[in-house]
Amino acid sequence: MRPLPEGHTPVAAPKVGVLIVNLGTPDAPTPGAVKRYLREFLSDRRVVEIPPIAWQPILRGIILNVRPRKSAHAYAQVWSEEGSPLAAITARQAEDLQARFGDRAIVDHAMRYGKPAIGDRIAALQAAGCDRILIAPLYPQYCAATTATANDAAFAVLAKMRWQPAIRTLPPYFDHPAYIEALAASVRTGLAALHGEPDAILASFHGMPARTLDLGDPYHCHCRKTARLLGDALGRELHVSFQSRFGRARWLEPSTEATLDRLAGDGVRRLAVIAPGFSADCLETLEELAIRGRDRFLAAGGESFAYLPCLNDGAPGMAMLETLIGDELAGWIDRS
Ligand SMILES: C=CC1=C(C)c2cc3[nH]c(cc4nc(cc5[nH]c(cc1n2)c(C)c5CCC(=O)O)C(CCC(=O)O)=C4C)c(C)c3C=C
Ligand SMILES: [Fe+2]
Ligand SMILES: [Fe+2]
Repeated sequence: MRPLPEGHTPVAAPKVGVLIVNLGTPDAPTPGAVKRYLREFLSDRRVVEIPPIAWQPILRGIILNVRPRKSAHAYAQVWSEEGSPLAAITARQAEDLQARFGDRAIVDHAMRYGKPAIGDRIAALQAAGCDRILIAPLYPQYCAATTATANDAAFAVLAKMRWQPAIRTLPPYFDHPAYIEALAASVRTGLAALHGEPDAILASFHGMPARTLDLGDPYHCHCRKTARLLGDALGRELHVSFQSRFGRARWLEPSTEATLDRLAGDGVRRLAVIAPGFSADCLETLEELAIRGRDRFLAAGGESFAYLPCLNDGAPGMAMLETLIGDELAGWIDRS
């Protein structure tokens, strides 16, 4: 290498970190662990937009005394030897990405609520020498209650640093061709494994309070656009619904429960259900859709119900994340 002019010291090559972030999950399928998780999650003002003076008494006085037992029972039904499915799959996604990026980036994972904490993992990336970090919330559809709060948590950590790393955040990818194609490939594989074509496919997205749409959150539009593009790619219309209703406020319509009843009532006998808004299978897909959704559809007159898994750490989804993250690291890493 050509010697540097006098007075200049060589600068170490920049190290790039990638932190994939998902929602978080309890440490154990027990009422105590679920209570700790729900206390943190449901105290987030991005999630419940009621002033704390009104909300905290309801949360602490009612919800945290009733819900943990019920939710722990639900978690117990999907818990695996590796722990919570969401935690296990997110860890595997980070490992797979690390193998794909090799020594061009250090890939880690964190959870918005619980562990591994975003602050701890940013500190670990810095300790490993990363002075450029991509925060990648794995939510295809932007929502203030998910994407924004994950970024907020990262920025809150940075706000306390004297020497910050440079930061980029992964934009939502609800209409990215690589995402739509990965979903289409994974749905085609799922359908091919069934005995015969389903009469209908339902795309169930996590719900949100309806007022967030009026307030300008693009989540609803992002979900509808993903479903339209995926339907185009598959060459068939998808039904769309919103699941996981929480609380008494009006939520996005139509609800998944009502849609399962309606489809069965309209004569759909064989149904396939997908959850394109979840980058990893979790309580909401494995228990709410694959167990309770199935029971509901069959009770309403349906004959067969197939839940097709999320992209998880399968090849189509991981190749898609490699593309999206690689594009976002432009100028930071060598892509040749
Ligand atoms: C994928 C996007 C998600 C949005 C949008 C979202 C909004 C949202 N969620 C709640 C309340 C709960 N969600 C719960 C679980 C849960 N939610 C998401 C994703 C989104 N949530 C995931 C991936 C999970 C599963 C976590 C896991 O451990 O597997 C729960 C906890 C479970 C339960 O007790 O039912 C609650 C509560 C609100 C209020 C909200 C928006 C305002
Ligand atoms: Fe949720
Ligand atoms: Fe749920």
